Amino acid sequence: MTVRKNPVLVSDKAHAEALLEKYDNFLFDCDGVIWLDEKLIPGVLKTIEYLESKGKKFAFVTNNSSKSREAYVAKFLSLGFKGITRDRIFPTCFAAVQALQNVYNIQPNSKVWVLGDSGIEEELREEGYIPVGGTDKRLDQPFHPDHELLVVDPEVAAVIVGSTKEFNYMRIASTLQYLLYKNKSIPFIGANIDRSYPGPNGLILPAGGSVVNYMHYTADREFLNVGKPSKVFLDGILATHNYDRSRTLMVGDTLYTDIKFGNDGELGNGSGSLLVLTGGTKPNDLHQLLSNPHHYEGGESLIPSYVIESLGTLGELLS
Ligand SMILES: C[C@H](OP(=O)(O)O)C(=O)O
Ligand SMILES: [Mg+2]
Repeated sequence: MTVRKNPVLVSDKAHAEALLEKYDNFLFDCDGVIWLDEKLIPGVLKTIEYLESKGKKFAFVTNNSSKSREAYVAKFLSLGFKGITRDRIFPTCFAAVQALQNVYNIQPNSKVWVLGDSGIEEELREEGYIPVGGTDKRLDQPFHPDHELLVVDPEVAAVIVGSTKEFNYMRIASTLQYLLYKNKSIPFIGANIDRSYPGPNGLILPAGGSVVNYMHYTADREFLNVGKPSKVFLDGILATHNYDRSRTLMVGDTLYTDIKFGNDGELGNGSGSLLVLTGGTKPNDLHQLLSNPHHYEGGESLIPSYVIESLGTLGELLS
């Protein structure tokens, strides 16, 4: 077991320059690091432009499956980012489709039942799969036991569950039919395990992990988590861009997803995780973890290597 030291607080220029010296590649979480829903976190754009001017490489890794890579490109553009191409963006709707191919060997043209927003549907279509369920308007109707979508389509080969703002009884009930079908044998892919995510105005909002876990509970079956902290997800990202693991830093706001992802993935030779305090984790959460890590599932793997006030602070310290 790795014994982790307390995190280094990045609070002056020397600390910030040491980070720059140590890492060539930066993986940025999105909710709570880059933005709070539609609001950019102050200073983030400047920091990323600065890193880019120093020849640093970066990618965005989000457990939020509500948007496809294409839709995230548009979001980055609308927030003032320039030149963010889709190969730099790794949302879990994309990871879920990769799992269909690489883990379950499900062939294109297969139907896949979705409980989630359009991101999953768009990524599925792109790889030739046929999404069913998802944003189908018929699922907006009140529950009725004779509803046509409660009858299982035997051609459905897998179920993907992720973030959605359209969580209603028809969607839960129809998804359950697929999870129970054929003795619970249809693959069940969960886009993430996040309980909540930080929204604007200090709001904490339910995240996709709560949807996935609702289905896990009612169907009484396990799911494959394709999002952070999955090592398969990380290895795929590093391989896509040829990033050297030992020179890569994960920047995130959530201990049990982002920080664990960087730590379990041995980024930066075991010290490749940076926590920002602009999202779901507050200083008191960190103090509690440090005083008794074994009280937490994941224990010391949740302890970040570094902490900084915000990603914007990094740019301020450097410039
Ligand atoms: C919280 C998470 O998004 P991320 O922080 O990974 O961008 C999610 O929305 O489920
Ligand atoms: Mg986050």
